[in-house]
Order: sequence, then structure tokens, then C-alpha cells
Amino acid sequence: MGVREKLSVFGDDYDTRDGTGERDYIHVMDLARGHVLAVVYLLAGNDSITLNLDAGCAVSVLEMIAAFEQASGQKVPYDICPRRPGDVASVYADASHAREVLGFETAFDVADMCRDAWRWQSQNPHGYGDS
Ligand SMILES: O=c1ccn([C@@H]2O[C@H](COP(=O)(O)OP(=O)(O)O[C@H]3O[C@H](CO)[C@H](O)[C@H](O)[C@H]3O)[C@@H](O)[C@H]2O)c(=O)[nH]1
Repeated sequence: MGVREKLSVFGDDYDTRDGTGERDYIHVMDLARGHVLAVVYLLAGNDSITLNLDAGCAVSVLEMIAAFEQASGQKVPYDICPRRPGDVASVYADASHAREVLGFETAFDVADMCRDAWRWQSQNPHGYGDS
């Protein structure tokens, strides 16, 4: 925010709810907790398995922009641009395996993600810096 003049939204003609790309976003705290549950599972002597840690639902680019505007109280200026080469319309995962095996559930939603991202960004406008 305040660095680029506008956000480029890569395509609004996908076969999705609003035409923009959909992705399955997860709060970093949920992701970390999922990893802890996985370590506990392995330390209990269980075999290695492959599973998804995710929210299990798709959020579009325009929905994410709206959530970020809500969290920040600021307009996010954007342009609709051509599709980005290689992008697919919608990517989301099946969260049921992690729920059944690890008891994993996400505790945070997109509003929480935007709120926490905005708080960090506001407090660290230039990132972590060099120190
Ligand atoms: O400035 C931007 C950036 C992203 N998007 C859109 O936002 C969505 C998410 O884009 P990301 O680049 O954040 O994530 P992707 O899921 O498309 O791709 C990421 O996850 C992939 C694996 O799923 C690969 O690791 C890839 O390199 C990595 O960028 C897409 O619909 C993309 O078109 C925009 O509209 N504008």
C-alpha cells in the first residue's frame, strides 16, 4: 500500500464466481499450528503421510481486495489486466485428510489474514530492512 500506484488484477474472464482467479489462502498461524500437529503425530510413532494444510475454500482476487479494503480502511486501486501466463482459474485443496488425521481446523479467516497483514505492514512500511 502506497508503494505501487495500482494493483494489477491478472484477468477477469476466468470461469469463476467473479471472473478473477481463485486461491485457497491460509493464515500463517494456522499453517504453523498444522505443522506442530504433524510433528506431534510423527512423534507418536505414526508413519509419514502426505496431506494438505489449507482452509479448503477458494477466495477470488476481487474478494481479497475487498477484504483488504475492509481491514485497512483504505481503497485498493487496481486495474484489470490481461491474464498472467501460466495462471489457472481456481486452486483449492481438500482439507478433510488433515482434519481427520490431525484434527486440524483453521482458526483464522481471510478477514483475520488481512487485518494481521495490514497491522504488520503498517508497523513495518519498509519491510524488515537490512538489520
Ligand atoms: O499482482 C498480482 C498477483 C497475483 N494476482 C492473482 O492472484 C492470484 C494468486 O496469485 P499468486 O501469484 O499469489 O499465487 P499463485 O497460486 O498463482 O502461484 C503461487 O503458487 C504456485 C503454487 O500453487 C507457485 O508456487 C507459484 O510460483 C506461486 O506464485 C492469481 O489468481 C493471480 O493471477 C493478481 O491478480 N495480481
